[in-house]
Amino acid sequence: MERKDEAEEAKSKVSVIETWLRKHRLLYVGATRHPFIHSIRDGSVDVSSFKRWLEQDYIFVRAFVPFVATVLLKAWKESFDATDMDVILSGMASLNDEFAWFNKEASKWGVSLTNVAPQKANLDYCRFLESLMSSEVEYTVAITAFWAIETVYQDSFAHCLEDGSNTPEELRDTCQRWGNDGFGQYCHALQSIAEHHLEKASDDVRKRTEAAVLDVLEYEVAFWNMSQGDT
Ligand SMILES: Cc1ncc(CNC=O)c(N)n1
Repeated sequence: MERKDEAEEAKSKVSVIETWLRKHRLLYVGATRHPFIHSIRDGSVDVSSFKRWLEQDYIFVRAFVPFVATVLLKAWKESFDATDMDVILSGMASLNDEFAWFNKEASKWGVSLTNVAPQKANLDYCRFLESLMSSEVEYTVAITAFWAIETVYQDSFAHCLEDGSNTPEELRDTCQRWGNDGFGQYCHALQSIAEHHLEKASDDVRKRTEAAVLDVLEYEVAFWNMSQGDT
C-alpha cells in the first residue's frame, strides 16, 4: 500500500524544468512569442527585419558551435550515460547542415554573410556563451542552458507552422528548420537529459542553472528585438 502511494506521488511530481517554466512563464512567453515571431506567423514581417535576423543569427551560430563542443566534452567527462553524447552529437551534426542552409538562404535573400558587424545584443549573447564554455561551469548548467537555447527556437518557429498561421511561403523553410517534429523530439531528448542531471544536482548547482536559463531567455528576447531594429 505504501509503495503504491510512493508510485502515485512520483507520477504527479512536477519536474524541475516544468517548475521553472511555470515560475517564469511571462519571460518564457516573451522569448517564444516575440512580436518578430508574431509578424512571421501573421505574414506582416518586414523583409529588412528578416534579413537582419538572418545575418546576425549566422554570427551567433558560429559561436554556438564551440559552445556545443564544450557541452560534448563535459558530457564525456561527467556523464555516465552514453546517450547524452549521442544526442549532443546529433545536435552538432545538424549545426553542420545549418551552415549550408544559412548560405543557401543568404543567397536567396541577397544578403552577404561575410563582413557583417555583430550588433550589441548579439555580442552580449556570444559573450555569455563564452562564459558557459569555461571548464568551471558544471555540465548540468551547460546542458540545461543548451536545452533552453534550442527550445526557444523550436517553440517559436513551430508556432509559425501551426494551423491557422499565415506564414509566407518564402519563410516556411526557416520555420521548418527549427519548427519541425524531429527538432522537437531532439529538444525533448535534451530536456530529459537536463532534468536527469538536475534531479541529482546540489541546491547550489540548481540555483545557478535556473539563473543561466533566465539569462538565456533574456538574451533571446534581446536578440529578437535586435532583428526589429529596436537596439
Ligand atoms: C539566437 C539563437 N538562439 C537559438 C538558436 C537555435 N540553435 C541553433 O541554431 C539560434 N540559431 N539562434
